[in-house]
Amino acid sequence: MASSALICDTQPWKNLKAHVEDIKKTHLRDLLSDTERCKSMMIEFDGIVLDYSRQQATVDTVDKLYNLAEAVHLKEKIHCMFNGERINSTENRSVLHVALRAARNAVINSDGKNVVPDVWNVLDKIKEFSEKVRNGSWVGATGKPLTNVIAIGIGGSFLGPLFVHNALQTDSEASKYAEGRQLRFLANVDPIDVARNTAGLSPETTLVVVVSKTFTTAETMLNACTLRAWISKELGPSAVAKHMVAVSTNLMLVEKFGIDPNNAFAFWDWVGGRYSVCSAVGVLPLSLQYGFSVVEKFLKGASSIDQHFSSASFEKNIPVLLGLLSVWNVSFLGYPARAILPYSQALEKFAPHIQQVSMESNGKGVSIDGVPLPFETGEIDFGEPGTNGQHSFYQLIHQGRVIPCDFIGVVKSQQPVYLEGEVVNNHDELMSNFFAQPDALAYGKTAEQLQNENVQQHLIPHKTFSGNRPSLSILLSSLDAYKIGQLLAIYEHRVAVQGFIWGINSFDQWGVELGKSLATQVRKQLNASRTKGEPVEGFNFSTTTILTRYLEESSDVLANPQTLLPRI
Ligand SMILES: O=P(O)(O)OC[C@H]1O[C@H](O)[C@H](O)[C@@H](O)[C@@H]1O
Repeated sequence: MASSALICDTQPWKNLKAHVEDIKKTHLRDLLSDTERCKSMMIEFDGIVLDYSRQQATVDTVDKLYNLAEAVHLKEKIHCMFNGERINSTENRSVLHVALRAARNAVINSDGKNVVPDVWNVLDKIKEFSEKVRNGSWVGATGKPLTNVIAIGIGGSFLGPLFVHNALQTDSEASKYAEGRQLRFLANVDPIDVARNTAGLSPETTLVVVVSKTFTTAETMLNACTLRAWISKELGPSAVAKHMVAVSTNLMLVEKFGIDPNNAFAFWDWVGGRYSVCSAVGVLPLSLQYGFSVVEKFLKGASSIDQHFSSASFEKNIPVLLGLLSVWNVSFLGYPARAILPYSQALEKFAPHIQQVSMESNGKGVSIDGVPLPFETGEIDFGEPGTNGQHSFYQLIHQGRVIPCDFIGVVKSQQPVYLEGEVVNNHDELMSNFFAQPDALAYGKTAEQLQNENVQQHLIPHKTFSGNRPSLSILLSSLDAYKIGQLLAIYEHRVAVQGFIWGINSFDQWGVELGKSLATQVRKQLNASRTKGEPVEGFNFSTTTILTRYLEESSDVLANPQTLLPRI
């Protein structure tokens, strides 16, 4: 396939389009009765089982998807990514988040330079710094140990670290290392988020980590200024040096902000924001909370999947299969959404993180060469841990729209509990649902079954489940730092596979720019109206009216703020 050709013009794509009719004729109920088929749709790697037998797919479908992968030279594309080629062409950057978790002796080149030693220099620096903070040899301005960390950052500089922190919180090993420490995340520019994240903390015992790839993101910079003022109000401006550190690719701006570059932890432009949790973005706050050794295990887990992804054949390759199946669901079966449903409360923030990784990567309208796409890319990702979601939005998934689901389960709970006298423990209870839901979706319940159960006639339509609703199940042997790293990398690479197949650039995000520049215009107007009383001008009727009302009604609140921080 020539680089500028669209995937939808290839024969493998057309073959899959033609194949849809065949698949729609077969109910999942029948597909699941074919044991040989099901056997071939269950693969395993390093403590992770993937069962995709509840996809609306046959062995033939999967073969056709492999042909699609061949048509886009998927193997070569993966190879180019791992070899530091500038596959993010609109930003002229390589995409090397895999280098962030490579072994110390690995060689991964970007522009002819091995980047792994730079990665490990920063990791070593994080290890040293986090140990000093944790063992009390780095103390605050008044000599007190810094037991609390507030990580300021948004988007990719927030969601990944938050997910991993949440997942580690109840891991028995990681939580031991976190005793007596707190890690909080300040993302939103909303002053409420500042209030909530500083509540109960004293600047004396708090270390603030400003995390921003660009060090220009408006929300993060304002929050950084606010917390700098919070520290300096109580401890004086000189305390900032002991209480604020930074993670960024832009060390010049870090210094300009007033943070000593020695206390800055670098990463590089070949790390996309949403792919940055394995850089200092995640490694620093997480090492401060759990110690570097725990975070190293997380990196090793991600690296195990990197090796699997780059070397396993497509038939055994978990991220490749997941990516191909998502393309099948979106582009051929026409399902626009995907639910991510971990049956583990520790994975509470997994769906929000993957939502960004996936939707910011693959929600694109043109090919990598700028050609408008005649098909949709990306999907609407959302999710909640089971069983909570079952009592919320599953109704729609069972009887309303068809939404392919990812069920993620864990064999060994992080926190097993057993009620005396009960045979089924609490984790078994949770997992009963993990096993039941995919079958409920696949098989449904027919009117005939309901009649046999003597259900009242008028209720039969309401109690009928059409079934034939696709899902896949991922079973993890446990949920420790290593497994969390694996899970992260599986989803990162799945998203890349989808982008490679669709022929888009999954590594840029121009779609977030327009709103940002319009906000600048509004900010200017607010400033002019508040300081010089200038009327609202240059906006449409709707914005002018509502903005004017906002200015009028907020003037008294702003005249008497709850907290006034010094400008420093
Ligand atoms: O890390 P930063 O430069 O502060 O960027 C934070 C976030 O903001 C941007 O708008 C992008 O949409 C995200 O991909 C990015 O992660």
